[in-house]
Amino acid sequence: MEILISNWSNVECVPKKYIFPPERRPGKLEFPVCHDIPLIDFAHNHPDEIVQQVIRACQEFGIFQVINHGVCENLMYATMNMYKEFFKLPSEYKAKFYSNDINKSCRIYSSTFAYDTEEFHYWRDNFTHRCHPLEEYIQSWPDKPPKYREVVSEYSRETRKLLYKILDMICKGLGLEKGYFEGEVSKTHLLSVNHHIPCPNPSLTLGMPVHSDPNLITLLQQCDVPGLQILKDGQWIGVHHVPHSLIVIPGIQLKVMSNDKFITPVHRVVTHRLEARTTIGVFLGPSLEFLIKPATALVRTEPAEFRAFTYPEFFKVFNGGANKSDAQLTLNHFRDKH
Ligand SMILES: O=C(O)CCC(=O)C(=O)O
Ligand SMILES: [Fe+2]
Repeated sequence: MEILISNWSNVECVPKKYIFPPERRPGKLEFPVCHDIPLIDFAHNHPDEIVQQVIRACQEFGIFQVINHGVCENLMYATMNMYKEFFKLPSEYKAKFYSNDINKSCRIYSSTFAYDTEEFHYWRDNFTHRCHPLEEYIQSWPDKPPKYREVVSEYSRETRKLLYKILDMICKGLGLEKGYFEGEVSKTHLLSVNHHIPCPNPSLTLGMPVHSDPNLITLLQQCDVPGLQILKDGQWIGVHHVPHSLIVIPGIQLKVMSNDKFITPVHRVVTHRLEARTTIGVFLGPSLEFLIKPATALVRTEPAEFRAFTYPEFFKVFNGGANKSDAQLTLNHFRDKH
């Protein structure tokens, strides 16, 4: 069978390989939608108040949405359309980018990078590429749909600017020097797009594994088809879509650098019976050499909750057998036992 689900047509039932065992299925289709997820307006509040709202959200919810964030609505719309069109391109064109090698700077794959060995497949295609420095990577990007490189480079620049603005708010709120999260700690800049075709029975399968983001910080643009859920107080709840908003998710490394003050939310994606769903994620993460540890300014006055480690060291534990991408289990491994 075709690996990429975006090449499938007339899907009438969920193929066996996509049917999860009962205990891992989403089961019921109606999930409570949470309207308590902090919604922060970046334009109509005092800057100090916005910083407080961001810090509170990172500490209490670990996920928040921003509006009036400065990324132009037309650009968001154009980029989303670009990706909807990209996934509709002929299979021969997309095949040029197919790879399960995570070191490849531009690639499309389906389910997870472990497609060949995994027991069950997730109902998604993913297209990921590196974005910074732009001159280094732009040639590896697709040249279709027309204007792809033009639109997506503008989008990467604008969303990157916003992420650094948020990181500087976090610096201010935590009492770290401005620019603390610039350089090696956020050197890896990826754009990662999920695409799910309509699924005949969403109760049987998942669009993305249960996970916490392993990077520093994530920005997510949703479309109007729901699917993202976070685990809150032991319950899965749907994240409602606010038009023109962007979602911010603190990654595991930000939790470590905040010396365990922040929450990195556990989340997953469920599929939709009638409509295709596309989301655009922008991920900043450390370089392979950077030593990740609680911020120096924080551990002058309080004990460090984690020992220092590199990103490759982290992934060895995170992807290791029993941990199954579980942030808590992985972090226990690096936790300093005072
Ligand atoms: O597609 C979504 O809504 C979530 C994506 C996500 O969690 C991720 O790419 O890490
Ligand atoms: Fe995620």
